[in-house]
Amino acid sequence: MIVNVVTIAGTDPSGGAGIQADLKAFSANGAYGMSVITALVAQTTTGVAEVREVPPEFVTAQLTTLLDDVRVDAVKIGMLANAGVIRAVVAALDRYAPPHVVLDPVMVAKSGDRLLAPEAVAVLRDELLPRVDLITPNLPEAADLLGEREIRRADDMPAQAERLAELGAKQVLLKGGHLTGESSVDLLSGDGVCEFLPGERVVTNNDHGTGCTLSAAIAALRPQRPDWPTAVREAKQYLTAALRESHRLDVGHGHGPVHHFHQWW
Ligand SMILES: Nc1ncnc2c1ncn2[C@@H]1O[C@H](COP(=O)(O)OP(=O)(O)OP(=O)(O)O)[C@@H](O)[C@H]1O
Ligand SMILES: Cc1ncc(COP(=O)(O)O)c(N)n1
Repeated sequence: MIVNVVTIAGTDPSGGAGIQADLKAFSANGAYGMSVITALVAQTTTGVAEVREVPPEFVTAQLTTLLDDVRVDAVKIGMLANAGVIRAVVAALDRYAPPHVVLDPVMVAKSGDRLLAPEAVAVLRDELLPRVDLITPNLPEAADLLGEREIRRADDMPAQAERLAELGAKQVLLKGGHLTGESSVDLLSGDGVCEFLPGERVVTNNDHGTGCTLSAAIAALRPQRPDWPTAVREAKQYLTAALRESHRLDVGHGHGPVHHFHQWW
């Protein structure tokens, strides 16, 4: 049976990040994809022009309509925009208790534009984070959640993942894409095990939506694999392959998208 996976996130008309990237990653990783939209974002490879946030009541309406009808095997949460939307998602998680919830705590786009209101960071940390199974912050997001300075060395990642776990996250995937070096290393920590996930650093300008793609691939794979480490390792391999294939695309003038190709799996 094909697994059903839903993304709760914002949009990207250029198809590189957000809902559009998530749905492609779901399909490419063997899942049936569905979506609940939290914000309409006028953005492309060069940046964000405008954001229209969906009213929290309508996020609730999308979630309840969907979850009353469809069996959901995993959830990926991305851009949430504000505290009202976060609380609408928290209420739905409490009511329906879906399995395998992955939170990509999206705060700022690659272009530097804010996608989460600064005052909503505490709500995300205190109310949503303890209710999810895996969080996937990049290094600036991890620092923001902990109220710390951003770390700059892979050696500091295990201790930081430990501090994130203390906030209530069951599994932490700390993404090291913002470090420099030949490898783009991430760290998975949970269930008393801490594992560095090395990955070839692909030289490309097509790196828009890498975090969205990774968390969506993890959500698609988790119900199809025996545990989190297996799903996360495979999703990282998928992302590296999608980055490697991104040179085949000609989309926009800024940070282009990765290529979600179905032959991979
Ligand atoms: N050039 C690259 N080559 C290979 N892997 C990369 C590269 N850049 C980022 N990654 C990987 O992409 C994933 C996302 O990492 P990153 O730390 O950039 O997250 P992010 O900032 O949330 O991404 P984004 O905001 O672009 O969606 C990680 O697995 C990271 O290791
Ligand atoms: C709707 C949405 N969600 C997430 C991102 C982050 O992706 P990136 O950091 O690559 O801009 C984005 N730009 N838009």
